[in-house]
Amino acid sequence: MSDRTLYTPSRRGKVQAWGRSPEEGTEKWEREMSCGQTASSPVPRCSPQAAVAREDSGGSQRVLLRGIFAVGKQSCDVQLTESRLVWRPILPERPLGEDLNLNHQQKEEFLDLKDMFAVKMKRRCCAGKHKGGTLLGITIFICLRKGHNKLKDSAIDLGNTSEDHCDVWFKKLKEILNGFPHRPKYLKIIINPHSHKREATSVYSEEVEPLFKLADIQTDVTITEYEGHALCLLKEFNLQEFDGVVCVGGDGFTNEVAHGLLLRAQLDARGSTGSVFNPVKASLPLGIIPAGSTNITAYTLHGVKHPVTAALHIIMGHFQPVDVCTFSTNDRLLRFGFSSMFGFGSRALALAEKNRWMPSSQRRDFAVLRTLAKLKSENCTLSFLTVSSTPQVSKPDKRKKKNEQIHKVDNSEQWQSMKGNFLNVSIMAIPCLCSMAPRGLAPNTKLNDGTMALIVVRNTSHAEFVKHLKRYASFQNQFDFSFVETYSVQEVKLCPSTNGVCERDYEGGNKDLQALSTEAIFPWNVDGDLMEVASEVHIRLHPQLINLYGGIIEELEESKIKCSCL
Ligand SMILES: Nc1ncnc2c1ncn2[C@@H]1O[C@H](COP(=O)(O)OP(=O)(O)OP(=O)(O)O)[C@@H](O)[C@H]1O
Repeated sequence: MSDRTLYTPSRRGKVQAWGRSPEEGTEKWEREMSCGQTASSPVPRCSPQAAVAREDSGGSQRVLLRGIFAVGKQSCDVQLTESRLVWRPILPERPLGEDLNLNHQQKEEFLDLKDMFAVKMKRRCCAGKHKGGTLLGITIFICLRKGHNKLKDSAIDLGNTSEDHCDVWFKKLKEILNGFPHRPKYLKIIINPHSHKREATSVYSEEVEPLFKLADIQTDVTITEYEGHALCLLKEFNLQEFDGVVCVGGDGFTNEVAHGLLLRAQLDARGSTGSVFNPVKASLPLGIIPAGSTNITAYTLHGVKHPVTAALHIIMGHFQPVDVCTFSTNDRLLRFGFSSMFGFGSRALALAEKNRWMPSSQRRDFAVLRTLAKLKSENCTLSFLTVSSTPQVSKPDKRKKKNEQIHKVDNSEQWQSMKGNFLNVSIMAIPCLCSMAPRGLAPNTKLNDGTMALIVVRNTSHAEFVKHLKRYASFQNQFDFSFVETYSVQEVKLCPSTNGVCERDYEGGNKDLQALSTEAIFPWNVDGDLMEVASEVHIRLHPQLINLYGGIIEELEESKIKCSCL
């Protein structure tokens, strides 16, 4: 309809748009009202009998309620249909001969009810009283897009001082709100108070909790006391009464919570965590509030590191199934995770962990620079099951050594293997977006496309490797190097060699085998968390194993943040 416009708070100055903290906003709003500063202009009254369901003459939408409210400074004819709230200013009748076109300038505005996440009765705050106060109308809280993947909360006031009238509207709006499927009512919140600069607790209490309260979401909050606390909790806690779990922290903590949820699902389904198996899906969706020094999983889900956006996705019940990997060794499950790196990425993490006393950003830069300075390749054997049998090699590498050639192994046609020296091997089930890699560390996979990206960086010069790393921040193809190969895979087995011997290949005596497993422990970077394993690691993809709160994100622009240390 040409004369209808979607409500946006920026276009309508008065219609209240709240600031950072809605809770703070409520208090302020009540205080302002008690001083009589923002009272709506003439507040019309309307009897509840006027509120009847009837067919909208202008469209097919059934009108559920119709009444008069003050919106901004104008009295408006407001209609509630099954999917929208529509309002049009009521204009005084003009004497004949006056410009009739003026009427057309008063456009109808609307908001989609699917964007609404809370409704409250608005009352004038009385000094000393916490409850009650003169009724001013109804406030509807909505979730709006705020450019580049960000969401923000906003509010619209419908002014009317009739208790009966507002009560009818309030109940109907509440009924509509309660009818949205997937919106959580009760959440288990787990906070890592040590994330980044120890701000996870304040991020939750200042930016997230007020929104959950506004949306009438009940919460049960645990602030972890030690590493592994979240895992213990998730293994034993009665999760049945919850609609979802929310973790507040960085990537390492997200991994611990996702792992805990998935482990719990296996325990519930079969009484053990099992070995290599077909895992069952996590029973509850997981929300991730970014508050860590690295927030790649949250960034990949939301396209931005913004706790309010993450909270609003949870409130609105936006979630999607996401692929997960299992990491196992000798048929024993090590953990669940979304992404992993072996080589440069894991060595840098291991060095950063050794220097935990440093502030987190310095620690990361220091570790990257030191690992680059001592750049070293890993000799290992890689076997992988490709999705299509054709490898997506970026360019044929004429310098490839004989023992690095791809050749088919095992009985299956699709299993391939390569042996050689690799600077880094990434195995990622999700694209792993971050501010420094806006297209992702693995743009060749999606959140739930049933494939993992295997990115193999062969041995090359220091300068060429840095060039490859720098490409992640740009829109140039970071894989367009002769020493980089990418594959879409479903399984990977990576066996590091010690003195050229891979444990899997070893057929010697026990003594040497013992030496092999005790002396050489290899670091893995699993979702930013350090995992140390001596033997072959088997990584399998499990499509859509967990639901994560988050929306469909827009493509990001080229990174403006360059890595400070490269
Ligand atoms: N109360 C706690 N005390 C110490 N460590 C904890 C606690 N709760 C969780 N952890 C662990 O802290 C690790 C890092 O947490 P998280 O990922 O939230 O922070 P980060 O700032 O992104 O990471 P990092 O400190 O590694 O840079 C996780 O492995 C998590 O298991």
